[in-house]
Amino acid sequence: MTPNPEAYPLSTVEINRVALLTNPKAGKGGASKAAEIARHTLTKTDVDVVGISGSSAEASKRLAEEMIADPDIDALVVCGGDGLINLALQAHANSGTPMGIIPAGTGNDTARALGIPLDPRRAALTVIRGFTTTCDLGQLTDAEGNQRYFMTIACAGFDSLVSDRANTLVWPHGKARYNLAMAVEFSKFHSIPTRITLDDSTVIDDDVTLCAIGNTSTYGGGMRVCPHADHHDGLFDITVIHRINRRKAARNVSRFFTGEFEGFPEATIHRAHSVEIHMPGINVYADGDFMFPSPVTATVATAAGRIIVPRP
Ligand SMILES: Nc1ncnc2c1ncn2[C@@H]1O[C@H](COP(=O)(O)OP(=O)(O)OP(=O)(O)O)[C@@H](O)[C@H]1O
Repeated sequence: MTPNPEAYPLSTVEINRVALLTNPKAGKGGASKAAEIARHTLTKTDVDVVGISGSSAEASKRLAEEMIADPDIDALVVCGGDGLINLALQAHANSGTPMGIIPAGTGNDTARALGIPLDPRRAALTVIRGFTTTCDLGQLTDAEGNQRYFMTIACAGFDSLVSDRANTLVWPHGKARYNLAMAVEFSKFHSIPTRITLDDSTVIDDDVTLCAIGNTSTYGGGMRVCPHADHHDGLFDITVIHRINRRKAARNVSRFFTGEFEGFPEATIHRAHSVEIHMPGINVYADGDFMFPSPVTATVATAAGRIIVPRP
């Protein structure tokens, strides 16, 4: 969908000085190389680059806050995966400071959603051109009132059990760790008694395998779990996979990757500006990272993001 320019303003900013925040751990260590290519491309066109990298996730978050507060920085450019973008979003949301992205993670679902080139040189050229779009973000609130923004998809259920499991494994690394966690959790595949409340008062009280709240359409490196989600419409697309037989889930796993599960009686898709999930004992993840234990409320933060993207 083409965004309505009044609700989602477009603009071009002059890029003279950027902060380049790199997560050295992203993309199995490949982010440092991507950052070097981006820095070279930026400096070649006389863009002044302030290179920063935290010693931990928390330190990176603080650096992002400092750079966004600095009036001499034209854009905060993040070089890493969706997790690093999520860290930076906490300072970026509603700040008006443009965010550039050099994709260097394993999944890069934010970059895919925004049409940002996955090649670091081309992504840096996009930053130099300074064309920005505003876009929706998701905002999660837990039972204690703690809040976190997200860009792509917040999920609870089978996928968050797989992430919990992957986080307990010290071996293997990368995608293999995730695949092993998936195999372990699949052997214990079950649905969870859940209550989902939408802002139009619809209540879904059912055994649920998975609930994905999409600001954008994919997670896990292109899995189209919320196939029609649009970050320019002020609404989430919420995919609920109700109780499903393990054999049927295994037979159709490729359809969950391609988004071709519509028409399955076990799958329903809803649209809402705000949604509350109660899934007892289950953690909620977003942008690939742990956010909060359930219950959480997710609300669309309309046009709260301002991202540098290729000119359409
Ligand atoms: N120094 C650091 N700076 C930023 N993040 C860090 C740092 N050390 C560890 N992390 C953690 O690494 C997590 C994953 O990083 P990131 O998403 O950038 O890479 P990835 O996991 O390879 O990519 P993807 O999320 O696309 O799979 C972040 O969410 C963050 O919590």
